[in-house]
Amino acid sequence: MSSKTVILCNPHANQTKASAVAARLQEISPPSSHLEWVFTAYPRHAIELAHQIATQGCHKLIAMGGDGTVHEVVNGLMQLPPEQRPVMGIIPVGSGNDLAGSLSIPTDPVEALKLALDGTVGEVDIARIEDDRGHTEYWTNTLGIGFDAVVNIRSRRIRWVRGFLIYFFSALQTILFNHTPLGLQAVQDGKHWQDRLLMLVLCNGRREGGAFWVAPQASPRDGKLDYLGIRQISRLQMFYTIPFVMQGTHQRLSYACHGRFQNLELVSDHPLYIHTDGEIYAGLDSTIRQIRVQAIPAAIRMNIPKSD
Ligand SMILES: Nc1ncnc2c1ncn2[C@@H]1O[C@H](COP(=O)(O)OP(=O)(O)OP(=O)(O)O)[C@@H](O)[C@H]1O
Repeated sequence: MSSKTVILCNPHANQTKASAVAARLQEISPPSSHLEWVFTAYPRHAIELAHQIATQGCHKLIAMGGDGTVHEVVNGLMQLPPEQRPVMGIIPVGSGNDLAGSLSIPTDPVEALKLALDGTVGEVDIARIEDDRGHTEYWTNTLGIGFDAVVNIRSRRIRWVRGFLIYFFSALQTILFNHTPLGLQAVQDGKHWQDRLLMLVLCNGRREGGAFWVAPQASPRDGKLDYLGIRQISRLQMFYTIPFVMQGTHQRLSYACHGRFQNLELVSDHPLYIHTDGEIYAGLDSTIRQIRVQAIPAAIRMNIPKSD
C-alpha cells in the first residue's frame, strides 16, 4: 500500500484566490517523498488527475478547491473499485464549500490541511444521476432542477456585478423569463407521486451556493438523500420565498415539499435543466426528460472531524 499523499488543487477556485492559499500552504508543508502537490490546468481536469493518481497508487488524495473540485475528484475516484479509492481529504478554498460545511471541515486552510492529514476516517455518502441519454455522473452535495439550475446557468453569463449581486440578478432574470413549472411524475423508493414544481433540489449536504440552507436536516452520512420542492407559485411569491430558503425556514411554507429517499425516478413534461454540485449538468438546450437518482451510502472514506 502506497504511503503517498497528494494534494490536488484547483488554483482557479474562488476566482483564483485558491492559488495564493496553495502557495502559503506549500511553504508550511513543502513537497516530500510522501506529500505531492498537483494542480489542475483546465475545467474537469481533476477528474482525469484523480483517476490517474489513484490508479498509480496513493494512500490519500486531498481535494483543494470548492464543491466543483470535490465533485470532479469524486467522479475520478468512482471509476475505480472501492478498494482502490484512496482516503479523501478536503481543503475548502472555493466560494461555497458547501459539502465541507456539512461535514464540519474547518474553513481555515491550515486547520483543514491538518485534519486532512491526521483526522479520523469516516464514510461519506455520495449520489449518482443517470438520464435518458444514458449519461451518468456522481455528485456529492446537491443536484438542482428547474429554478435552481437556471439561476446557476444564468449567473455564469453575468459579468457586470460581483458577489451576491450576481445571484440577485440571475434570480431576477430566472423569475422573469423561466417561470415554468415542471409537471413531474416520480417513483420515490417504489412509491408514486406527481406534482408541478418550479424547483426541485436533491440534497446530500445541507447547504448550497454558500448561503442557501436547502435541507438543514440532511446529512451526507445517513445513507439517504433529502429533497426540497417548491410548487407552482406566483413570481412575487418566488421572491418572497428566497429569504426562507436562505435561512432554512422554508419548511413552514405550504407550497414547499420535502422528503427523503434512496432511489428516485423522475419523468418531466418539460426538458430538465440540471446542475450537479453547482456545475452545469444539463443547460438551457437540454432535452432530458427522464432521470434516475440513487444514493450511494458510504462510497468515499474521508478525513472528517470526530464528532461528525
Ligand atoms: N485550472 C483551471 N482553470 C480554469 N478552471 C478550472 C481549473 N481547474 C478547475 N477549474 C474549474 O473551476 C470551476 C470552479 O471550481 P470550484 O467549484 O472548485 O470553485 P468555486 O466555484 O470557487 O467553489 P464552490 O463550487 O464551492 O462555490 C470548476 O468548474 C472547475 O472545473
